Amino acid sequence: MCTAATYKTKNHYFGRNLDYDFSYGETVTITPRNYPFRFRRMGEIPVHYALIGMAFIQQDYPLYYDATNEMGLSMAGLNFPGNADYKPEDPEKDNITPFEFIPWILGQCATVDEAREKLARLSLLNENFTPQLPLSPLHWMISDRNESIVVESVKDGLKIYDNPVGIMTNNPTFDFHLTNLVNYMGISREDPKSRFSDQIQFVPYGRGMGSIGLPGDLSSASRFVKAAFTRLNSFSGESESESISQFFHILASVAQQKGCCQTAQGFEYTIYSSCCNTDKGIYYYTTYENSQITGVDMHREDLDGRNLVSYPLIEGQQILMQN
Ligand SMILES: C[C@H](CCC(=O)NCCS(=O)(=O)O)[C@H]1CC[C@H]2[C@@H]3CC[C@@H]4C[C@H](O)CC[C@]4(C)[C@H]3C[C@H](O)[C@]12C
Repeated sequence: MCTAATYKTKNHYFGRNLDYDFSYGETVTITPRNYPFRFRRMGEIPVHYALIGMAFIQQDYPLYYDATNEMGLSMAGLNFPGNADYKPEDPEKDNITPFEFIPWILGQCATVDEAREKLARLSLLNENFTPQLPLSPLHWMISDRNESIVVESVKDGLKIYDNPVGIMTNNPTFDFHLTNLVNYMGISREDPKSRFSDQIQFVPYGRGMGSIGLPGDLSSASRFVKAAFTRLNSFSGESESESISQFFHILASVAQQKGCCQTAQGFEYTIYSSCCNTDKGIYYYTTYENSQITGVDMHREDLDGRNLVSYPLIEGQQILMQN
């Protein structure tokens, strides 16, 4: 399970929880402008926007899970098993494999509108990275500082949804989550006003009762609702510290603690949480065992370089002893 989110104060922020039962050994990865992006069917793009994000590097290729480019356009891939359907080569379309999708869009587009133009010609090609690394069933959120969309390649073709909520999780398809949200329209940040019946008087006995009914379970549908409520009601100062604190609290509202969700291989847990200041190109993260926020600033690297820059995650608690 995963959850992605956007947030805006003075700056714009984009990030996600990566929930899974094992880690591939991903690192914070910067792709500079002159690293040649080679596409399976679309040739080479020798010069492009620089990217920062979380990636698993294989054969000197950045397999991005989520990333932001130097123009502030961001994208995250989330699990979409059973619904993701990738296509054979289509001679009429730009054929891009799912693992090339983030480089293709973020390498060339500055805004969601520009991404929409690319998407109109796009087909997600059913071709593995290697036999050992087959395609993952994913769907994606793409955001700039003004809007978000969701891209789903399903049996029926490529679907693009506007995402007015700024949140994304996993299955089922995105339209379900928007409809499901309506079931929770009675929930409020304010004290509830009883509409139960005019024959009985109710007085709230404590705070937070306006949000009774907000789901707290770990399912994808419930995480969508919980994160949407938290994000849409979020209130914070404009400073970097207040903004990223609030962002990590939004993600924490749907984080997964080891032990609560069993899988075939172990337990699903929040491997990392990320928050990118998309205006400044700073990628912040925490890991399951490192609650200290660590940051990597793309502009401190040579963005005109040719080689990937990779920062291994700092894991394990960084405890500040006060005495
Ligand atoms: C597992 C993660 C999704 C977590 C999630 O949503 N868990 C919910 C489970 S559930 O839905 O609740 O059951 C996803 C998110 C991004 C993915 C990588 C994207 C690049 C690359 C693409 C290649 O093609 C295959 C390997 C590759 C490294 C991918 C591995 C893996 O697939 C990653 C990490």
